[in-house]
Amino acid sequence: MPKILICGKLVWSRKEAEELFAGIADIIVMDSPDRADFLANLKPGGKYEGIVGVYRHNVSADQIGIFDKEIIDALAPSVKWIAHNGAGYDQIDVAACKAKGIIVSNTPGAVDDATATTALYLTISSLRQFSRAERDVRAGFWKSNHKAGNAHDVTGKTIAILGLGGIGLRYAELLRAFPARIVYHNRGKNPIAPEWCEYFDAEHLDEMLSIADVLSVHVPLKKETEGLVGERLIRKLKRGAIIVNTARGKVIDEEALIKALEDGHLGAIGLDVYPDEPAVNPRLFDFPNATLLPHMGTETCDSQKKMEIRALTNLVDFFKKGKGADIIPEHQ
Ligand SMILES: O=CC(=O)O
Repeated sequence: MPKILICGKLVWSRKEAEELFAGIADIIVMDSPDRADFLANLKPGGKYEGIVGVYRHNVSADQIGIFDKEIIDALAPSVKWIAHNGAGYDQIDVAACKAKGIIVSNTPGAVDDATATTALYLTISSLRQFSRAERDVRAGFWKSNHKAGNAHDVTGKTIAILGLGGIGLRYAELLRAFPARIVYHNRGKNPIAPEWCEYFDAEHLDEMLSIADVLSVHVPLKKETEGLVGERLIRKLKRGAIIVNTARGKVIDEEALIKALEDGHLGAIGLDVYPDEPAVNPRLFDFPNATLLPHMGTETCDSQKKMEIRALTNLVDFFKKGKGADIIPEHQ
C-alpha cells in the first residue's frame, strides 16, 4: 500500500483521516525531532521511504523547518502531492516542487470565514479604539485615555480591500451589513464579486487609496507582493486612515508602517501577522492605537477541523482520481 506522511499533527480529524485513507494508503506520522533526522529518514531504508503524498501544516516547521528547496529536493521521486493545510503556502518552495513534478494544494475556502472575521474584528477595534480601551480598563483607567475624536463608526466608511479572493470577499460581505462602501484592487476584476464591490485597476489604485478609511490586506506573500504596502502606497492613503493585515506580515514594509504611525499619518493599525513570527517588533507596543493579535486568523476548532479535512480530502482525491481540488495557481 502507498504511504502518506503527516507533517504537523492532525488535531481535529484523526478518526476521519483513518476513514478517508482506509484501503487507500498507510498513514505515517512524521516524528523527526529536527531537519537532519528528517532528511536522513527520507533516504532509501529510512522510515519515510515509499511515501507518495505529504500532508503539511506550518507547525511542522518548528521541528524540520520550512519546505524549502533542500527538503523538496530530498523527497523521493515517489512523492507526487503535497497537501498543505492553510491558505498561505509561502513556506513551500513551489517552484522546486514544480521542477520535480510534485503538485501542491492548499485549503482556500476553509479559512475564509474565520480569517475574514479576524479582519473584521481588527477593523472594528481600530475604528472604535476598543483594544486600547480594554488595555486601559485593565490598567485601572476609566475612559481617561479615550478621545471620541479618535474613534469612528464603521457605518458609512470606505473599506478598501487589497486582494479580493475568498477571504477578501467574505470580509466584504460582513462589512456590507453595516453598511460600508466596499472598494477593491486585484490584479484582475474578480468575476464572482458582487456589483457593490467597486473594482479599481492598477491605473486607479492611487485613487482607491485616497478615498479609503481602512485598507485591509488580503494578498498572498510572493516575491511580487513582498513589501507591496510600502512608503509610497501608505502615503497615498489619507491622513488618519487605518491599515489591517491578516495576510502575511512581509506584505507590509514594517518600517514604513511604524514611521506612518509615528508621524500620525495612520490613525490606527490592526495586525494579526508579522514579518518574523513568532517575534513581534516591540516598537509596535509603543502605539496605543495598535490592535495586535498573535496570528489568530484560523484559530478556531471549527475552521481547523474544516482545514484538516479539506487538506486530507485533496490527498485522497489524488489517490482516487489522480487529482485533488485546490491546486495552487502556480501548478494549474
Ligand atoms: O495563516 C493562515 C493560513 O495561511 O491559512
